[in-house]
Amino acid sequence: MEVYEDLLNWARGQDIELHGIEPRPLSGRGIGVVSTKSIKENEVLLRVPTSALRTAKTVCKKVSSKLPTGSRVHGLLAADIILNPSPKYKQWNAVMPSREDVWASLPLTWNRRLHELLPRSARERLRKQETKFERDWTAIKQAFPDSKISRNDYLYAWALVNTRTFYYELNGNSKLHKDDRLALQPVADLLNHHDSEGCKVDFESDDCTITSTRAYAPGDEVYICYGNHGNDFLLAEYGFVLPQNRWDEVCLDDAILPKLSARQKEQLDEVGFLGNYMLDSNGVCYRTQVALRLICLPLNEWRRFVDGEAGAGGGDAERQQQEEVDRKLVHLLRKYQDMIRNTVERIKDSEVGQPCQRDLLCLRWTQIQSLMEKTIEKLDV
Ligand SMILES: C[S@@+](CC[C@H](N)C(=O)[O-])C[C@H]1O[C@@H](n2cnc3c(N)ncnc32)[C@H](O)[C@@H]1O
Repeated sequence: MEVYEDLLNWARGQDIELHGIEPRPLSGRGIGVVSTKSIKENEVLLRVPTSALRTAKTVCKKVSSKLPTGSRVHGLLAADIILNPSPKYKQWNAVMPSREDVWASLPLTWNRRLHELLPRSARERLRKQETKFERDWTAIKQAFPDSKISRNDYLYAWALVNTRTFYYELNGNSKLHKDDRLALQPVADLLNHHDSEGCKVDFESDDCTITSTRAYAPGDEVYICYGNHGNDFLLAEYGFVLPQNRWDEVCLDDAILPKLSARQKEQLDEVGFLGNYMLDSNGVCYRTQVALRLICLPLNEWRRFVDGEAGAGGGDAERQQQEEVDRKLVHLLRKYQDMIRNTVERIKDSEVGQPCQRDLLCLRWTQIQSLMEKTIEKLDV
């Protein structure tokens, strides 16, 4: 297709090298990168010179000079995209997802009534994003009071930066705030995410290289890994979930916190174990074990567990306590599953937002249900 050819011609002009890969539209994933030949492990597939990156340093002076000193690079890059539509980036911009695509998938752009129907971890991430976005948008309005840029124009650019920047660590930028070591990277920003078979990404002072970590047959999709993220994170930050995700986890706070008295919450807070109760494919985390023990064991037994003394006596007593804790967990998970079923019904009955947004929400809740079901089966109490 013409846009891809234009992008590749433009990329060559920027000294970007592609070896045995090309961008291609892929069902349900926008554009992705596929191999055009057999590739072996440890081959450099893409080289992007540092000069082709968009960073805080490349933001047009007319834009950056008006924004407060100390503005974060995320806000600056978004401002540059929307306020400095330089022809320099025409071919790159032409392959960015459309506003409709971004609006369909990214919760930050959804109707707020749908936000309430997100799982807790995704909702909490979203709150943080909203705070950052509002801070950046306020700065733009103040710096460019006469600009015709609307909130949604800026939100679109901000969302592109959110979903497409690379985090990079170099000697030259080690003094920068962690949030400012971000760069937009042409062609590399077309690589989709995989939880376990991503290519190696290396930033050096001259370039960034993407190297295969396994063999590929022609036509295989080539991925990178955006990080060890669960699906709530991916949903909130990138607008998609993986069908299988080894890093997936569920926050059980909505199942456990309501079962704690005010006094029990204080006690957990005193020892640093209030909230953030997580479940993954290996079971519940230690924090959850602590909270469940407070609910179902005598206080002195709970204290022994928190102080690391439980187990000294060993044997049957320990096993019985663990069984009691597991029974409690299964009971709470079942109750939480009922709540989830209600949430899914509410989403299905709702006409808020777009059908694809509601489908994505339902899919996520279904994944959570199945992770909990597997845990219940494993506990077998
Ligand atoms: C860095 S871009 C990757 C290129 C993107 N697919 C495009 O069309 O430009 C990140 C976005 O790609 C999509 N994406 C990445 N990995 C995905 C995956 N495994 N499944 C579905 N969508 C994915 C999400 O929309 C995400 O916000």
